[in-house]
Amino acid sequence: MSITDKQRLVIKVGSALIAPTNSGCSEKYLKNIAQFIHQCRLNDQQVVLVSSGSVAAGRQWFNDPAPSMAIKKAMAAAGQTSMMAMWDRLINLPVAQILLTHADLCDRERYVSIKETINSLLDNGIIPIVNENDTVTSEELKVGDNDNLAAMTAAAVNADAFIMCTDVDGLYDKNPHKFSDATLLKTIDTIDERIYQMAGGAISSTGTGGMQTKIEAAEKATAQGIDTFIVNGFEAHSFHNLLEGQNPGSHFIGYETPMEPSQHWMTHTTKACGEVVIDEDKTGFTDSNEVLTSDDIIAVKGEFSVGDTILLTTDDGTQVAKATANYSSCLLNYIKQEDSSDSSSAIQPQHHSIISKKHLAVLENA
Ligand SMILES: Nc1ncnc2c1ncn2[C@@H]1O[C@H](COP(=O)(O)OP(=O)(O)O)[C@@H](O)[C@H]1O
Ligand SMILES: N[C@@H](CCC(=O)OP(=O)(O)O)C(=O)O
Repeated sequence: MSITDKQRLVIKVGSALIAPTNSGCSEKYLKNIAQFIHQCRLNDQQVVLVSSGSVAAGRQWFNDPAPSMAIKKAMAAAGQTSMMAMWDRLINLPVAQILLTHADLCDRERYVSIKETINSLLDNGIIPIVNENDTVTSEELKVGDNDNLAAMTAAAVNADAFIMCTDVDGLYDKNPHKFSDATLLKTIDTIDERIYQMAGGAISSTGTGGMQTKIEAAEKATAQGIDTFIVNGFEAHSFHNLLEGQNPGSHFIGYETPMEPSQHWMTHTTKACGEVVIDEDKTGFTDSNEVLTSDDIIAVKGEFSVGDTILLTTDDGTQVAKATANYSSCLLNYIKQEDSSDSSSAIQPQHHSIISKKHLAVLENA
């Protein structure tokens, strides 16, 4: 399976390629990637770039060997502009900056807006350059690593191929930086526990997540039918091989029957803010016209608002589905405590569905 016949590509570039010395922004490896992007555009392919490296690029201006989270945010703010300036100069095509948080991607309205903006940029020959908005994110609001952020972006824009450029040739059966006998896996058609066990974390101080987050990202992208590659961004031949239709690293084959996009968004992008434990006898509601009402609730856990994603579970902990809440946790708790015969409340979800079925995602372990 080659990338040459793919219309829309998402390319993710890791920090080590932007800052090979751990600090500042270097064009050394970015030149090859910029040329590759340029060539893809000449071949009439559309490209979205997801670039890490703002923290590493900004580190040069801070005399701080062990930066706190607050200082890292400041590094990201300072480094983002020099990283963007570098791409702007090297790609030599119009570029646009898109900074996202997980909260943006989890909100359906903002998600659709992000999709539309990226589509408009691509339609006008502009290269969107995406990064996490590290300066404004907190633990709860961030994706935390650009591999998963890039996979969510690839799903949002319906990419045909997703390429993660990193500092090793691809996924090995064990970390090649620790084991000299590690073997490269060229093609992966199923991502299972065995694959996750091979993947370790990052060793370098610039990288986030290591292979672990790359496998998570590959799982997300392939579930939407997107062919995914991990390639060595240090090597010019990786990009020559890709342009010749070859696989220079590891290729994760996209699902033949991809998930429907809105179900994919609910499953792989949104984060559940709370949990509603429902009656075991009601789990069949997912494939029927039946609605879930407050009578079916056993417990409400966590705090959520109308429109937030919630997890539906049964008493034994089985995850049934992810869905959009039609009522807040506060109201559901209140209703649950009230005698169901007491109809004093103006809004009573006894007869109305407590969740919206529009973006409902049935979970596999149900
Ligand atoms: N099984 C494995 N195969 C390849 N690399 C691995 C594996 N397990 C852990 N790694 C580590 O993952 C690193 C790449 O991830 P990371 O440092 O986060 O890069 P990036 O900045 O490109 O996201 C490699 O340098 C390697 O140390
Ligand atoms: N958003 C951060 C990068 C986070 C990240 O995932 O880094 P990496 O593992 O190098 O892709 C930054 O711009 O520094």
